[in-house]
Amino acid sequence: MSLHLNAEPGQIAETVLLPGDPLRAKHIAETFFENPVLHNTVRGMHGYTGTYKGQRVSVQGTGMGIASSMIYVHELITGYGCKQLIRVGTAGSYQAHVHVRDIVLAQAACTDSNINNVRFGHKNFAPIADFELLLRAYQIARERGHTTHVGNIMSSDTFYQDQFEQFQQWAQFGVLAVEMEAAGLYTLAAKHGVKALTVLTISDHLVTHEETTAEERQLTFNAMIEVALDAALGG
Ligand SMILES: O=P(O)(O)O[C@H]1O[C@H](CO)[C@@H](O)[C@H]1O
Ligand SMILES: O=c1cc[nH]c(=O)[nH]1
Repeated sequence: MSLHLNAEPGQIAETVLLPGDPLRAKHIAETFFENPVLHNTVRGMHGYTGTYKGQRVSVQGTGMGIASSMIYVHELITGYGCKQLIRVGTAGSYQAHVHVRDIVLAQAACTDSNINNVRFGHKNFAPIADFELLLRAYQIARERGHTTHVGNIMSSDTFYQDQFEQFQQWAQFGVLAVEMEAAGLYTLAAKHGVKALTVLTISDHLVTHEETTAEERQLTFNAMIEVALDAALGG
């Protein structure tokens, strides 16, 4: 047990998928896991453990933003010994060639959060993905014919920005998309010597304002989950 997770010791698998939305955790467990068991109910932030192709795996909602998600990542690593943490989330595209429904694998994550300014005394730390997880996810996604981009993303503390156009500077420097958690996940993975990856589906577009239907998003989302599970569990 930890402050925000009421799973029993040993109840959470070493590999954990991390969606922001706790109802997405429920969907993942019910759709992809064999024999899912609900292991967390604190704050309604659902977490489940089951098996996928015979291997133990968990999924835990993290809430939105670096602040919330780092609480769960910290407790999963230090309280339950989790070793592979894969965020599965939605993102807004910064680039005309990165379309809605595409998959983005976050090789690294910039941030406007202050977490690492505080930690490293205003020197920069570059939060990066685990290379082997990234490579496996890329190979699997390409084999399955999913349009997949690998590169830098932005983990922002704010969803609604006062100066919307500021994203263009990040876009000019090649940043592919914006979400709100990866930089915190990659920082804690580095601190504790565990593996992390962020797999994203583009849900909206800051340049072209493209949109998808809920049904389309669900289908593409399921593709992303299977890429994440097979990359983590060697499928
Ligand atoms: O779809 P999830 O995983 O929640 O991720 C994205 O969606 C939320 C914002 O709507 C933020 O958490 C952002 O990172
Ligand atoms: O953080 C996010 C997630 C999806 N789309 C966005 O524009 N931002």
